[in-house]
Amino acid sequence: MTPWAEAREAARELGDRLWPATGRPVALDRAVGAVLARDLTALVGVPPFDAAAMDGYAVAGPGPRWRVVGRVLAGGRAAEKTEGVGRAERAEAGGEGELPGGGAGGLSAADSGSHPVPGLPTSDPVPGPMPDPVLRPGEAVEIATGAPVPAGTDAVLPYEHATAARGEVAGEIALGRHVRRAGEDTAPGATVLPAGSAVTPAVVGLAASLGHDTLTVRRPRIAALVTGDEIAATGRPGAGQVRDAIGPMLPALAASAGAELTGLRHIGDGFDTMVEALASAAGPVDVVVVCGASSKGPADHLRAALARIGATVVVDGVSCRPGHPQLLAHLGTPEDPGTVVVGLPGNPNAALAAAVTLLAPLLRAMAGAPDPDAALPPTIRVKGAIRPHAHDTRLVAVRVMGGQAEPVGHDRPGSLRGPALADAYAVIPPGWSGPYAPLVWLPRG
Ligand SMILES: Nc1nc2c(c(=O)[nH]1)N[C@H]1C(S)=C(S)[C@@H](COP(=O)(O)OP(=O)(O)OC[C@H]3O[C@@H](n4cnc5c(N)ncnc54)[C@H](O)[C@@H]3O)O[C@H]1N2
Ligand code: MOO
Repeated sequence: MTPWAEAREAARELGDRLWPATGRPVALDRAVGAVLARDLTALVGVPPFDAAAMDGYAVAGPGPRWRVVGRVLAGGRAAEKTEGVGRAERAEAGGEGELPGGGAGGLSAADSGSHPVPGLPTSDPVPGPMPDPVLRPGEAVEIATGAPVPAGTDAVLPYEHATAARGEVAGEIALGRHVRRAGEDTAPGATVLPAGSAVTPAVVGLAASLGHDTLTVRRPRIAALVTGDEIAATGRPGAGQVRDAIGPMLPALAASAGAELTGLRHIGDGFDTMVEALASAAGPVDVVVVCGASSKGPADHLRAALARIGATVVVDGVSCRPGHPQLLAHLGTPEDPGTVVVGLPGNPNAALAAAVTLLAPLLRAMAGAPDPDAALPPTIRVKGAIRPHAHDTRLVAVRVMGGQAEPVGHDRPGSLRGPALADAYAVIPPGWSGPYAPLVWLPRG
């Protein structure tokens, strides 16, 4: 029997050794909350091309007047100017007036003399990337924020600072102003976040802007075997049957520790069944959770089956109540531990206690997930009388209110009623005389 705190430490230590195996690509919308297994690098630069930062005119040459020769929309849609010189002329009351800088005037919108930029289409807007137009000194194209600026662009003149009329636009520019240069925020190939970073919504958005569809995150995969001839998977249990109360907890228990339950199988009692189920579950996952069969009864084959398949048992029972028959083993070598097996006792509250003791610390270490208990004070006052166990740590379901913990009762090994009412387990060491004890939060999902 391993002491409770030591057992948790052993689980964490094993998880730390195993995490490199847990990196896997996950779709962006499922990656939030996980931790990056690899550095995040830019598949494309940001911006990916030279782009306008303002709606207005891309201009070539110092100005202060330019001939408007076309229009470019975001996405590279290029449109020949078909009416007037664009929005500035329509928006500005003075659009009909003389252009600053001694505008020539005289040209009507219809005969503005605009000519196609080389490569720019001359008919209606066409979809697709802009076919590499070049702006010559003295020319301008009307441009939308985010649209690729033509080669030769010296600046973008925002509508607000432009006066446009008769096919021309005028204004003051500073060289390079309002043009976002390709890669000026992030160069292609740059590392933008190190492995170990938490994936937040902003990280997911950033990854998308860098061209990623998936992120490689630390997300251990778990398969569960729920054992027992008497266990009913659904509905009201029949005579002599017990409804499975552990399987339904496992997806959330896994997720709250940064892992994913990928399969759950109900199996009957039987040594051969256990050996076959362990061997076939282990292949594709990082962790196999076995519920029940952990004790000393005639149908409790977990330890014998592990011995048969050559597993190494790391924690063989934990001196805590409930949950003492729980177990931690692995199927590989000390250098390469391979798939881990966690045995949760069949009594549901014992299974939950074991999940908090061995499973969650193991998974959090594998997933790089934070320990929710880290923010707790070292101990908290426990109200009421609790009888300590003679030699085991007791895990007592408590509600936490006003900085104190109050036992909720109903927390026998076979009952989840207490934990369902509770926020945490108070960790009561053998020989405890109160009133202060550490807490461990119950997973909340
Ligand atoms: N001679 C001894 N007997 C037992 C000991 C012991 O030290 N010596 N320990 C007891 C403790 S403590 C626990 S906890 C249980 C652990 O038993 P197992 O892990 O072998 O589980 P089972 O025997 O299959 O079942 C025990 C109990 O739990 C019910 N059960 C099982 N699975 C589920 C499930 N998925 N959902 C709901 N209930 C479940 C099962 O019907 C039994 O009532 O061993 C004690 N015995
Ligand atoms: O300790 Mo068992 O694990 O209490 O029901």
